[in-house]
Amino acid sequence: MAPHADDSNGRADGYGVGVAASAQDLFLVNSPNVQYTDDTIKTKYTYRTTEVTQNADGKYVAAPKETLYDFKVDRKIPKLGVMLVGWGGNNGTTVTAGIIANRRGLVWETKEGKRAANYYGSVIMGSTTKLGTDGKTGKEINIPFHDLLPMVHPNDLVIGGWDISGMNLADAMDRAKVLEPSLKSLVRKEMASMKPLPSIYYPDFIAANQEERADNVYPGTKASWAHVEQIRKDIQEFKTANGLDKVIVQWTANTERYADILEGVNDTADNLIKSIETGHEEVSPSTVFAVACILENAPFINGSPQNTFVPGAIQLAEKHGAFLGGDDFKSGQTKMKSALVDFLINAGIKLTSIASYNHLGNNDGMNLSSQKQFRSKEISKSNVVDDMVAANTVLYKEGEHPDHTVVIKYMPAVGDDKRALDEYYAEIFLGGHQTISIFNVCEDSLLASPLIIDLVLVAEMMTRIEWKAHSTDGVDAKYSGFHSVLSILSYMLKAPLTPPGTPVINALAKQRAALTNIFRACVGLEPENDMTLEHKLF
Ligand SMILES: NC(=O)c1ccc[n+]([C@@H]2O[C@H](COP(=O)([O-])OP(=O)(O)OC[C@H]3O[C@@H](n4cnc5c(N)ncnc54)[C@H](O)[C@@H]3O)[C@@H](O)[C@H]2O)c1
Ligand SMILES: O=P([O-])([O-])O[C@@H]1[C@@H](O)[C@H](O)[C@@H](O)[C@H](O)[C@@H]1O
Repeated sequence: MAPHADDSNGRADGYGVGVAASAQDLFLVNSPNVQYTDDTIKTKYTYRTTEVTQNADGKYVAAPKETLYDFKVDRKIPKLGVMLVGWGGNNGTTVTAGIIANRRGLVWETKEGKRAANYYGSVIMGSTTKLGTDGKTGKEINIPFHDLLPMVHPNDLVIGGWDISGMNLADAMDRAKVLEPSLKSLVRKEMASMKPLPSIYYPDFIAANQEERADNVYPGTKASWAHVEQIRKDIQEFKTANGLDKVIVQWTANTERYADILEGVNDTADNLIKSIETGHEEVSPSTVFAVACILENAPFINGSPQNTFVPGAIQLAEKHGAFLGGDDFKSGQTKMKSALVDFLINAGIKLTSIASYNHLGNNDGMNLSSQKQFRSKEISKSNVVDDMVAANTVLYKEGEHPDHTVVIKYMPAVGDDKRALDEYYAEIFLGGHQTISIFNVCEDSLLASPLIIDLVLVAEMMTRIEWKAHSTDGVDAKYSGFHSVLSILSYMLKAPLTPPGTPVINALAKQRAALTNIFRACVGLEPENDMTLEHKLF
């Protein structure tokens, strides 16, 4: 740890002006509510909200509410491993090549000239966040999002994983047809040395057209406890072999059909375990992976739309204090939708119809050409507007919502360069209409790969953040982690998983604000509110 100045004015509790900070920190917070030590950042945080009640006349009564929390951040950046389920797929090979290219600072030729490795499309590595305003000039000071908290750098990630296809990562990268040959040639040798572990394959859960690639599978075509134990062993061995402190597992394998939620089968943790032990047909490979990760205390993130996290899986995670995140990377068409619909509805424009077409020609598209797998995707792509519509009772009556259709067509010719065609149709002033038509060529894997990185970095950061209610009576409560379901990951996901009974927020701006302001709270900073009164009241 770099030497640091510690001028905390010798306060007994260590909180105070001018604090110990390490050279790695881009900034330090000068506050009586923030304490830096070599290992932790501790903050006393006042969470300010507005509580609304209704009086006898039915009138809303809004009252400011303050809740005091203590946050503690572990500053020690771990050696982190990422294990991808579906490692040999388009996303898996692309994100692996991307991290190698960034780690080695690669530059390669393209028809438009030289290109250098970057992390564009990653909110953590490619965007900035407002720290505050310059005390003298009033100028906004923005810092790289990655510097808000002591986060892992993606260049340091150790990558591994599983695939039902045994192809090495170099050949799988060729099969994916995502990257320029000039870049592939620079990473080929390293990628060729990478081979996915065998995986569990239950044919009924993914399209039959995937069978031909399933040459790297563990025995058994339905759930078994041996599968759970095998996956746990794989994680343990990966961790030991690479000298890792932690492992995060992410599903970027094919979209599965939905599993039926059945009482006595997957409705509780105990029933789910029993169902796996007895080989129940309704337990999917992704749920088996989730159970193994929960028991191994490896955060598990679902990048696909299926309902991996059946109630029993969530209950098991809560029981073990393990972290889950999902569902379905929000990469192109839906990310645009969650921003555009937020803008239109919050501008008082009455959206009445959304038509979303997808033409894609990659293996994902081939899997989604099967109705049951498409249905999983249709659900995650369709529900993304619900919260924004429900919040605007001026435009929409109870239960009223825009027509919304989602079509996905497998068009092999376009490969990974998915075409997203959208039409937004809205009512405007005095019976007018607005029609917005978008043609969006999304290079699917180049848009999804940075999200895989963001999900890993944020999920890992959350394993180093603890909280407790601030005690005012001297009785010190114990620190604990955030709820097992990491809804803070919502910005990267189409169908955000939230703790049972809590609301789902899909509006992109709100999701980013939640991520930003929770991280700000962990270093004792107020939420960003953009009021800039300092520029209005003078
Ligand atoms: N923009 C995007 O690419 C994007 C956005 C959102 C969601 N997704 C989802 O991410 C997933 C991966 O997308 P992709 O384009 O990489 O697909 P892909 O088909 O190229 O890769 C999926 C990989 O998973 C493997 N696989 C299937 N079942 C498996 C199992 N049980 N265990 C281990 N491996 C298994 C397949 O062999 C394949 O290599 C899909 O479910 C897709 O819907 C992708
Ligand atoms: O671009 P987006 O809507 O976020 O998400 C994509 C879909 O449009 C596409 O149909 C599907 O193949 C990809 O897996 C991804 O889900």
